[in-house]
Amino acid sequence: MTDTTQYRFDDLRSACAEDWRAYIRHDFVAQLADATLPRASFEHYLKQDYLFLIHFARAFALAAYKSRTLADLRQAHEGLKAIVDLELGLHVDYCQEWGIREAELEALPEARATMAYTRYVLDTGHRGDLLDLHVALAPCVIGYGEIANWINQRPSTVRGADNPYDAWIAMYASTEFQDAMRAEQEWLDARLAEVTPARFQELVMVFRDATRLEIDFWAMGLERRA
Ligand SMILES: Cc1ncc(CO)c(N)n1
Repeated sequence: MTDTTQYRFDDLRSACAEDWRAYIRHDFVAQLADATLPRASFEHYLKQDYLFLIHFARAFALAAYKSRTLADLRQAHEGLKAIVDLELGLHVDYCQEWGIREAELEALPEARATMAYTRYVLDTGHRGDLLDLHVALAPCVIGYGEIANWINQRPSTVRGADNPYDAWIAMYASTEFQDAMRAEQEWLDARLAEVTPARFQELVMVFRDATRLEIDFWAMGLERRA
């Protein structure tokens, strides 16, 4: 029996094209790019994203635990370090610029959309293997890079000091983030090349669920849902 199907990350994205598009081009993103997003919506999003990032770091710790090879262990370790030492630090500083103090972040009640998304990723990782976990994380890592690129190629995007969200866009358009996005895509391409069609369909479900939970995260921010 020969099965020559070789899947790639692009196949996951195409299998969920409608949900993926709704996530990348969400109203929250378009309004952020046009500088019309209400500040209160952005602040609500920023606060919940602090909680998101803490669980995101835990997901990389779970990836370390799930690793079978030194290469995978190192990769999970690098991811965990990047979030704890870099991204969370930047996030706390950035929140400060928006008048949100660290003490307030620590005392935040978690919105249901934050809970749903982060716990879904962790549960998927516990239930499955390292590939399930990475597929559940792909909408975060790859999606935000793609969102920054989409924002930057829109003619109506407001740039520089006229857009209060300019630093946010710059962060996800940065070489560091774009490199992390490419590395994640390469890792997924290599692993997906080896899966069977039945396994690929399972992974499509995980990718679609995670993408839809990212959509809910934007809606939570936009509508300031608790
Ligand atoms: C909800 C969410 N998804 C993805 C990212 C990118 O790390 C983020 N900061 N927050």
